Amino acid sequence: MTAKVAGLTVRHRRKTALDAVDLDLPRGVHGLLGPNGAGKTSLIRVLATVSAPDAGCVELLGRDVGPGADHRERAAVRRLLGYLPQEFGHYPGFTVREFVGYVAWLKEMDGAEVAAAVERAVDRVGLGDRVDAKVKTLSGGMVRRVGIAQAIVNEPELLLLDEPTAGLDPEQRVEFRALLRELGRTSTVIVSTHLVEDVAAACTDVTLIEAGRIAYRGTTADLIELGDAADGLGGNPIERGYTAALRAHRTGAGV
Ligand SMILES: Nc1ncnc2c1ncn2[C@@H]1O[C@H](COP(=O)(O)OP(=O)(O)OP(=O)(O)O)[C@@H](O)[C@H]1O
Repeated sequence: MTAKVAGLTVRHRRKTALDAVDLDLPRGVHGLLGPNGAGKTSLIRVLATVSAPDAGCVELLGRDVGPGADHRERAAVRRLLGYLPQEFGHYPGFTVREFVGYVAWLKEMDGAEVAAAVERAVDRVGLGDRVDAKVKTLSGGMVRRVGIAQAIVNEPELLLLDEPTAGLDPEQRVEFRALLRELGRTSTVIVSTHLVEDVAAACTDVTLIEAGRIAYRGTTADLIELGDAADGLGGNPIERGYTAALRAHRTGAGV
């Protein structure tokens, strides 16, 4: 398994954001869904090795990076990771090329490979013609795509994307979902999103989180089937599946 957590608990002061979560995620594109405040960002931040859990085991790409792990293990994993945070900090005065190149440097990529890797990542997000534009001159959706480019510049084995489609227009979202499917063939991609359409179009399976616990796990097709079987709920099949799975979890019925 590429990303595995067991008994993962994260607290923010007295608030328990994740409550003893167990999860095994192999290669593929995994959608993380859940209401606001469910714990999606808390999970992604632990997987990105940005925050340390309060309890539990974390194994990424076969290395133990949980509490008490050797910092060299964490450093080794970070080189193979790509991460787009929800709030993506960038340097407005940098050009796209400079910024993505800077991230490649932070990831300790081989200097001889950086220039080509930057061009490839920027091309893949459809910004090839803006590679020498300053980030501050780009639209919000374009900046988001720069964020995706910096996350994939090292061709990560584990790619973590927190709300990657926020701010993208419909055409860009469609293109981005195709890119996700392509990336999922060779890496483990974990995408947090509020858009069930992202999941329907790009994810092999879905993990639904609510109040720090796993409310549902299944393939995207399973969730759609659940929606097909649900009566009296609005929306399209996957939206209905989402609602049905959440309600079953809340009433303790399970699905
Ligand atoms: N720095 C913090 N300090 C205090 N509470 C926090 C902090 N970060 C998150 N929380 C709380 O932890 C819980 C989980 O938050 P998290 O951001 O992981 O959820 P989320 O599923 O990503 O939410 P959203 O969909 O709104 O982005 C929420 O109740 C949130 O208010």
